[in-house]
Amino acid sequence: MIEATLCFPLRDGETGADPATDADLATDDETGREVLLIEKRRGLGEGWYNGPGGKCEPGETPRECAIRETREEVGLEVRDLEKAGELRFLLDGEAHTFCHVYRTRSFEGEPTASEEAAPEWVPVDDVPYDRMWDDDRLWLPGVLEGKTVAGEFRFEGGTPLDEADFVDHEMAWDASLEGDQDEKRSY
Ligand SMILES: COc1nc(N)nc2c1ncn2[C@H]1C[C@H](O)[C@@H](COP(=O)(O)OP(=O)(O)OP(=O)(O)O)O1
Repeated sequence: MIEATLCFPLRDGETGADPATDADLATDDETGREVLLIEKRRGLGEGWYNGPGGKCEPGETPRECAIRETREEVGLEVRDLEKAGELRFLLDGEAHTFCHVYRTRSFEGEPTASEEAAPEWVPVDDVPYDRMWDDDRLWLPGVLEGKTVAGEFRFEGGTPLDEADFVDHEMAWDASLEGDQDEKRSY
């Protein structure tokens, strides 16, 4: 089974309003948060949006993998990753990928495109689920709200995984994730 990671950097977004003239109109609703997504340029999920991430290398912890992949794909140095999910993807009844999901508000640098990924800050209320893996609309909204998820997602139709059909799933929120005792932060 492949062990992989996803990392979702979060920041406070722009209001879109001119603070000099529209200050009295600004509300909390207008100060939306944003998540850094990538448009995958090659490999599994090519052409779809996802978080930065990829396969773990031998000897590497998932957390180290998420940090490395985010650096390689978009040039961002992420820190203080909070474990947000553990997702098991099955293809035709066989374990295919175990994916560790992280989020963070702590990072340095400006997202920059690479051969593998084109980064984009997206309002958390406007995530393009119609251009993502079918399972994402089930678990990513909760992860972006600060919840913790454990899930199993079943695909059928043969390899590659990104051409198979998503058939069903089981999911538990506020799951305690193995091997991750990080302090919870407020998102
Ligand atoms: C099945 O549903 C999935 N949903 C989501 N959101 N993400 C998924 C799903 N299945 C796999 N993934 C993620 C896990 C990884 O982050 C990437 C795939 O990474 P890739 O195979 O491209 O791994 P890399 O190490 O970056 O690639 P190279 O071998 O080209 O270096 O998708």
